[in-house]
Amino acid sequence: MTLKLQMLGTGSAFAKNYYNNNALIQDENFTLLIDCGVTAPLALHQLDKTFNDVNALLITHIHADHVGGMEELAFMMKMKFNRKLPLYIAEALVEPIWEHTLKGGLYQQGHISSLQDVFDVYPLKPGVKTDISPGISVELIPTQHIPGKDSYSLYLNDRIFYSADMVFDPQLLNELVNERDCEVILHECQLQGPGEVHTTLDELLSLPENIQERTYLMHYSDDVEAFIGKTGIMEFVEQQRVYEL
Ligand SMILES: O=c1ccn([C@@H]2O[C@@H]3COP(=O)(O)O[C@H]3[C@H]2O)c(=O)[nH]1
Ligand SMILES: [Zn+2]
Ligand SMILES: [Zn+2]
Repeated sequence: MTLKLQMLGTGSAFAKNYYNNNALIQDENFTLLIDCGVTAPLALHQLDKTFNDVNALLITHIHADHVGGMEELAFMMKMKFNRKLPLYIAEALVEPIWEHTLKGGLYQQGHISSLQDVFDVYPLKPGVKTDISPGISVELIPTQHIPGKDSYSLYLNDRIFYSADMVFDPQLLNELVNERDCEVILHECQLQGPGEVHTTLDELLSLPENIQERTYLMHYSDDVEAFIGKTGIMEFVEQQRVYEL
């Protein structure tokens, strides 16, 4: 079964010409939002959508370009749409996302005192495949990003790899393609400078051709146009465009 992918944004954390790297994944009757950054409410609005058009939220890690829109989402769902959205998130992030990110804005005495008061929380175990809808499954793959910060890339429907922010991991990409029949790789891409906490374009260009041919680049900076034609056989994902995967 094919899935539809529409990126709300394809920008890096500090991009200004592109919205945050957040995605809508759709099967026939279900829309999953992957990450909900600061720009997600406006990016959805630009597509004539609201959070009420989303059936569930899946979070990769706690950085503002991935979770900064969750306070607005939670308030909108509670106050305007009167329902809780299912939230799929690694079990290790359940407590930190409430205590360190959301509690300050969402807490209301007698009304909201936990993550479960505003979301239907589904804690995910890394390495365990979970059905989110009849047509969408996810397995979390822990990947390295910032030392001491848990970050999880996604393996969707046993065939689509969606990188969280991560440092280059060629061994993982090799294993996914050559041993797990991965068909599509949506990978974050830092265009310039040393990777440090991200994967660089130069690193991705060092991958074997059979990996590059299925790799699409996202989470890029505002200078992306200078790199068109310099990505080998890999293509940039365009925000708002609908792709069939
Ligand atoms: O050790 C660090 C920590 C952070 N940063 C920047 O902060 C950003 C946070 O969001 P991001 O993960 O999309 O991208 C990160 C980088 O741009 C960095 O360059 N080095
Ligand atoms: Zn990011
Ligand atoms: Zn990050």
